[in-house]
Amino acid sequence: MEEYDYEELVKATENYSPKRLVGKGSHGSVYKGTVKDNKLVAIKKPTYSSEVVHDNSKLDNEIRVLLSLRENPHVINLLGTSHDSANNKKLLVMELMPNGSLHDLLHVCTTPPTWPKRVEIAIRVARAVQFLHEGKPLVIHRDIKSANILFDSNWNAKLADFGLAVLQSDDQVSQLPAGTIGYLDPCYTTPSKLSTKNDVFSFGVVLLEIISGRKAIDMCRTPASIVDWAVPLIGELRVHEICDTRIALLPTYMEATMRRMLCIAARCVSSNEELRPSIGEITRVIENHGVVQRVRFPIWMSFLRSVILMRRQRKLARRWQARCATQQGEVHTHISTSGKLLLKEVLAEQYI
Ligand SMILES: Nc1ncnc2c1ncn2[C@@H]1O[C@H](COP(=O)(O)OP(=O)(O)OP(=O)(O)O)[C@@H](O)[C@H]1O
Repeated sequence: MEEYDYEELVKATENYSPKRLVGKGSHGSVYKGTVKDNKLVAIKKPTYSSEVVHDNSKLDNEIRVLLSLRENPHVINLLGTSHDSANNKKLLVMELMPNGSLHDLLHVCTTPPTWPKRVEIAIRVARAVQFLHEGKPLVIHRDIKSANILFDSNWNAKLADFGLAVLQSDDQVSQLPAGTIGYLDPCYTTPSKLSTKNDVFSFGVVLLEIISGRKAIDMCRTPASIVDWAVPLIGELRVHEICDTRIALLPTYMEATMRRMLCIAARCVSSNEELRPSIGEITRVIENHGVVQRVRFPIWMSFLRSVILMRRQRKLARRWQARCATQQGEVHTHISTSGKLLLKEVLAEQYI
């Protein structure tokens, strides 16, 4: 991790120019900056409510938690920090995620993600949370939401914003419940209720959001909460009514995947914490049943397969023909029809 010169970073953002702004949260703004070796990075500047006393607590916490983590492909990478000690101002430097957030992809973009892309995003976020919950030290993120899932230049999703995260070793009594409405676990009402199950609840909300394309809270709909809307529908297995209607109808080969993902999401948002699965179980379910890509064969392979299947079908037909010839005169036509049917069935099984 690098310690950057504060003035150098201010210059890299062209003095926090609006054209360099890539995102704004409730506690800070993130700017795109060019540092040494022409490297593009994201620079996070806290919002200081007072000109005199600068509250760096959320940024300090984010730096502390990110420093305690090993590098992981599903979690935002901390590159460095900077401190203007004369004015007690701090900056955080991290990898730039140039393709925006999952929130924007689902609710702002005009081209919503495809079904396989949605499954891939769900797997990546689940792996990120699993890394936090099963790692040493154990980390509870406390602010899992679509706005904190960002895309790198290859459209790989990564979990960001560790400002509210808590380490297992922290004094948990002093941690007042925190998070974002719509994603916040309703059971998390006192510091003593802090647990990994709080993140599991928020992950469940994100999973429902990914599948339905609905916002966690949408005041224009009844019920406004995605959980209140989706859970009864999942109970009745009305999968197609939950799936995002802005894109092509859910293909048959993905129906089972979506059903399983919705069932696990319903368990994640259960009001009974005991019924919620661990992130390990969630990751296993989504990975094992997530058909990320329909298997496609190259044209030459498809042709070869057709020839082999055709030959096999002819051989089969000849054998039947020989066996039945003595019994029926009209058998030839019948066999060739059933042979074609057989071929179609085999092909259907291989490709669907
Ligand atoms: N590394 C990054 N690369 C590109 N954009 C980023 C990066 N980190 C954050 N952003 C953008 O900046 C926004 C605000 O960042 P962040 O969520 O970390 O701030 P915050 O003040 O902690 O937000 P919150 O309101 O959730 O507390 C994000 O929603 C995202 O759009």
